[in-house]
Amino acid sequence: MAICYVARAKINLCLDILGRYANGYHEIATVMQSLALGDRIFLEAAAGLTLTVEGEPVPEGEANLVVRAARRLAEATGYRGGAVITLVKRIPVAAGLGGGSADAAATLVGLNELWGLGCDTAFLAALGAEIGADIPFCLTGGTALATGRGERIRHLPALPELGVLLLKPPYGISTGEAYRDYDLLAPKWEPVAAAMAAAFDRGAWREALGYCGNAFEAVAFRKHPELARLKQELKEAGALAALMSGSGPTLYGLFPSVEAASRAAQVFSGRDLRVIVTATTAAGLGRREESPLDAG
Ligand SMILES: C[C@@](CO)(OP(=O)(O)O)[C@H](O)COP(=O)(O)OP(=O)(O)OC[C@H]1O[C@@H](n2ccc(N)nc2=O)[C@H](O)[C@@H]1O
Ligand SMILES: Nc1ncnc2c1ncn2[C@@H]1O[C@H](COP(=O)(O)OP(=O)(O)O)[C@@H](O)[C@H]1O
Repeated sequence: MAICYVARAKINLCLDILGRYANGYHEIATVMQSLALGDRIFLEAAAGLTLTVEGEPVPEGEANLVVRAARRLAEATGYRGGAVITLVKRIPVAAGLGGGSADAAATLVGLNELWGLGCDTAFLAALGAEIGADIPFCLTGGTALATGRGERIRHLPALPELGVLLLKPPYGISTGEAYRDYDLLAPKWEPVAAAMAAAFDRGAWREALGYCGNAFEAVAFRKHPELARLKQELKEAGALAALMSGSGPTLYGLFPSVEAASRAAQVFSGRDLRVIVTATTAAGLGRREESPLDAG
């Protein structure tokens, strides 16, 4: 019997780039928010480790973050068994939605349960951070301020459920390349994350959304001017806030309800875009009673 986890996508409600560490990584401050949209990961105990991917095309072998997370967990704990893993990939790839990090986090939590390892979240977060800076956030999800390389997490009072309209252009952006392009362009940036987090702390989420801003937008909008136009169209379609997520290129609009987001989605139909309607959620990594056949 396989166990199933939902690995949720994230958006960045704001993202400051504050500096650069000696190892080349960047110091950031970002408020991350989990979405209902998620991949499904099915795990079953086995002697060796195998991964099958359905849905969005991602590498199936050692390059997959699921396999990297599984190998690292086995190595760190000395566990000798394996697992048969099926990844049902729904989150667009290289989109700024953190799908690979979510899958890695779900793998760590799922295998910890399946293999009966008893590792705590802090241990899994430290392992995860070795693989990707966003993985510690994905272990718990919800609404959180992430600092350092993005691996230091402070949970914030949850954003209420809002409708989310995602617009994903027909190309991806590599995260590493986006940070390199940022260094070359070095746009002027006024940090917003601390103010946004303080507003969340006061329970003033509407005020918090007034601080939406992303340091990567200047870089991405210069390379892809149509992204700036799409952001403007999201605002004209009634979004409470519109922004690019992470290193891009996905743009999102936040709407008062899923119904309002669905209505706004009609404006963007028939174009060379992936249009996805989803919602913000306070739920973190979700354990589901589901078989691979249910996942669609
Ligand atoms: C930009 C953000 C915002 O949430 O997300 P995405 O847009 O990728 O979803 C994150 O910082 C992405 O974190 P993550 O996707 O885990 O990045 P990693 O795998 O750790 O790093 C990929 C590459 O990005 C660069 N990198 C990443 C994080 C960071 N704080 N500084 C960096 O310079 C490094 O060159 C690294 O080799
Ligand atoms: N399980 C996975 N899901 C998505 N991408 C993966 C996965 N494993 C490895 N990758 C690779 O990681 C890169 C970034 O993926 P992703 O996490 O979707 O980006 P982003 O953080 O920008 O949303 C892609 O080039 C992809 O090939």
